[in-house]
Amino acid sequence: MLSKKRRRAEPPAIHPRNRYSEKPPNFGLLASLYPSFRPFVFSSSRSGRPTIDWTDFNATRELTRVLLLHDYGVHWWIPDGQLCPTVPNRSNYIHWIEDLLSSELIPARNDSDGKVRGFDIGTGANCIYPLLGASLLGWSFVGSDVTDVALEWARKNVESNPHLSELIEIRNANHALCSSDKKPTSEKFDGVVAVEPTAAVEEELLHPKPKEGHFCEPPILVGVVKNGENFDFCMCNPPFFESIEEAGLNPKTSCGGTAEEMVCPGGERAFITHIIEDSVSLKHSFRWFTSMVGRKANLKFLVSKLHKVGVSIVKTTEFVQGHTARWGLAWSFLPPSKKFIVANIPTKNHLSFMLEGLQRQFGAFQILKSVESFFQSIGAFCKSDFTSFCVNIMLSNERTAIILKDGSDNVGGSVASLTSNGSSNLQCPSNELSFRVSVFEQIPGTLLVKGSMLHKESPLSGVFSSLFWQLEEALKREFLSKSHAH
Ligand SMILES: C[S@@+](CC[C@H](N)C(=O)[O-])C[C@H]1O[C@@H](n2cnc3c(N)ncnc32)[C@H](O)[C@@H]1O
Repeated sequence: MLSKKRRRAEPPAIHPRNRYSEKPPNFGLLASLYPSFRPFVFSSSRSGRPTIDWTDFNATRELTRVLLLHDYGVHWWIPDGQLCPTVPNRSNYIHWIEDLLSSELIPARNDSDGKVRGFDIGTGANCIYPLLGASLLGWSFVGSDVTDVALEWARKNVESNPHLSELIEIRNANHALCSSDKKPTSEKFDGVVAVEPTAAVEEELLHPKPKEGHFCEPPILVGVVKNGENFDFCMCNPPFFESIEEAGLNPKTSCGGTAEEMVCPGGERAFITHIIEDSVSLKHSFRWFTSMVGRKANLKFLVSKLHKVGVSIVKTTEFVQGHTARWGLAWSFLPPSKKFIVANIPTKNHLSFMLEGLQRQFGAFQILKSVESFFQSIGAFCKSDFTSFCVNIMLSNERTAIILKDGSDNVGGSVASLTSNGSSNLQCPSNELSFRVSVFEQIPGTLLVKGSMLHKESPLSGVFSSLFWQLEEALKREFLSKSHAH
């Protein structure tokens, strides 16, 4: 019998391209370089290393200021009490989006010139995501918000960085409309685009009538995104909580955060549901829609909501956020690339994904059977072990060569195929491809599927990654749509 929690999933790691992944910030060095930071730094009584008082808002704000200046060349400030971002944590979300875009799962926009354009929903006074994305990667952004203080300080933060100001536009979401069928006219002033309400909708703006069960007001994307605008992605660190009491205060840190920033009616579940509903109307305007999610139960709810509205792909990840768990949720309505080039697939020896929201009748046994038939259908030899819930998969040289060369293995009708672009890095390797797929029941309705290459140094890890991704898509299509059809 499979135990309910066989093994813990591997803890998430800081993103490998995060500037601080190998070397955390050196407080001693920063204190010596920045006199304004010096008063906040002292030696930890436990480790003896320089540290700060994480419960002191002034200290965390000054740390963010010097990190942004020292490591990103960004001038930054926020007024007392506003949400103070932790730079290493916020960078992980940016790098995850970078991975989504570079995976080319969803093809690039035709009108992009190779330039990436993002939309940061609720950019806050700190405007952290546009500042990081623009300074690190040269991305351009629209950052939206609804409070006067956020709009004023986000603009100030952009203006303090003339080298980035061309790339970032701050937009007032209150000036947009709630309903998708009313098209706003727009006007640009002071570098800020505001949408001018027509007389007919003025009444609705002043006295909005929320639709039942819908977090309608203020608008989030529909009405804020202008006609004809296209973006590579949207991102959002939503107001997570339903009340300021629920938001509470983490006694170990002081990152500030006002009720306007942390709280909205219905909490993050309602806020992200609103983004999902808007995404249905704007499905062709974004390659990827993404949001941060603060609660596992909400992630599960939102993933099932996404399958119901007919997205073409859903991706999730877990972020390292100190002691707090946070997840990333991404989806798209666009058809994933038909030609998925092996050379572009990140090569990894261990991969995993979660199947969440499964009906109770679909357990590890059924999933393992499906894994087996998925790989058998592409001519792999499979040896299943139903006591340890794993299947060993072996693809012969010949079979792997066919997959690499002709690209005809559009497995299980999956949207991605392994098509050679004729480049020299796709020669047929001499090794067989062998890997193991294991299924672990986490809690009822949630399974972890893990894949591991059996030969660590194999040149075929790109093929393995692509096949594993196709397996994920096929299982989600098969089991999650069945679950939601009931
Ligand atoms: C948790 S804060 C995130 C701030 C910043 N992005 C960060 O990561 O630190 C959420 C932000 O969403 C803003 N907000 C709330 N409703 C909004 C809406 N309908 N459209 C745009 N922003 C909104 C709040 O004012 C707040 O600044």
